[in-house]
Amino acid sequence: MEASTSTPAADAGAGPSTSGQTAAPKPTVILVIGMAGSGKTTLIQRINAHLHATKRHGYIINMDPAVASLPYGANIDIRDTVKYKNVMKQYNLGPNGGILTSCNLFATRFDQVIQLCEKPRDPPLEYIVVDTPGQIEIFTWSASGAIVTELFASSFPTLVAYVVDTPRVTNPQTFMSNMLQACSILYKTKLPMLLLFNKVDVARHEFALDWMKDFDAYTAALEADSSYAATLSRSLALVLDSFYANMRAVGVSALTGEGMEEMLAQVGECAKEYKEFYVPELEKAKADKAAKEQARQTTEMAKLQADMAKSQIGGGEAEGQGKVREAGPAGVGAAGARKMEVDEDEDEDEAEDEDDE
Ligand SMILES: Nc1nc2c(ncn2[C@@H]2O[C@H](COP(=O)(O)OP(=O)(O)OP(=O)(O)O)[C@@H](O)[C@H]2O)c(=O)[nH]1
Repeated sequence: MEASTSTPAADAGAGPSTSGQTAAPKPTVILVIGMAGSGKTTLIQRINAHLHATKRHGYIINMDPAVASLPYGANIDIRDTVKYKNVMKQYNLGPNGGILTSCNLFATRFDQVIQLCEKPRDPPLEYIVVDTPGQIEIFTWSASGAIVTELFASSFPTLVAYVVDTPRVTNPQTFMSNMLQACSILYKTKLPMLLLFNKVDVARHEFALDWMKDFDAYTAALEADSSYAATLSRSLALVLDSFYANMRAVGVSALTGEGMEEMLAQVGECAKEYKEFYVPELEKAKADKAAKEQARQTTEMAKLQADMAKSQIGGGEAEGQGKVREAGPAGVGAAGARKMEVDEDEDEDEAEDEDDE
């Protein structure tokens, strides 16, 4: 299929430049997150191939330091910056500690990654796709994951694509643990989320959509199971009702390429949602931070004045304390003002010399 180069996702990030001209649309960042083996890396390979085939411009970043080989050519690869095995040896860490520390080390340089992503290109990038470590918690519940997510989200329209291994979640309890994971990531990042039910070539995903829409359908699937875990899953399904309500979900197959266009259309919708909801939140957070800083400065100043009043320094003008004056007349710099002072002093000296004579 031939696709136009302007997509909803790309348009969502467009904005006026400081020069008044319309700036190039910003690419949409897709953070691909999912449990180990859900098919993240294979899916990114498929997305990459699909973008090439449809003449869209993508940029791929690998954030998994422990992956042995990649089936796609990454534009930025964490393994070029941090050698995970060396980190393990150097800090005497196990595999997970090694991955976590490597991600943390990489996060300290992430401003450089953002700069590379922001570099103007012709034609401009439309998508930045980010592969994350297989151990989901290493990215989602670590300092580095938070830094990377926030840096992306404050620079580009960003969404989380949560990959689900569809054949594995046909078990209602496994489904529940996946949904809880996705839900916690949604509330932590507050970014738009897209559920990608992968491997639909093996098991169709419609049952999962049913479970999300219909509580009775989900409880019916659990009916035969009277274990404590099943009872818990039933109760949790009620709690997740509001999570399911506005969730976007697409069935895809990294193997056959099914669902790629629908996925990109939903990515576009997520980018719009980012603009509509996340950007105002971001602006509000910035304004709150500035207001807090202003309040802190005011309190500090009041405290300083109170301390000075207590020690009777602030009552009148202290010796050597004068009014704050602007240096020199307009157009005369500090050096000029200094020169004027020197000249005046010289004049005074000359007058004194004359008096002496
Ligand atoms: N049938 C089928 N197999 C798939 C699909 N996507 C991935 N796989 C297989 O699932 C296995 C895991 O895929 P990966 O892409 O390595 O999964 P991952 O989530 O990146 O794995 P980690 O990095 O270990 O978390 C591989 O054997 C893939 O070939 C799919 O759409 N259909």
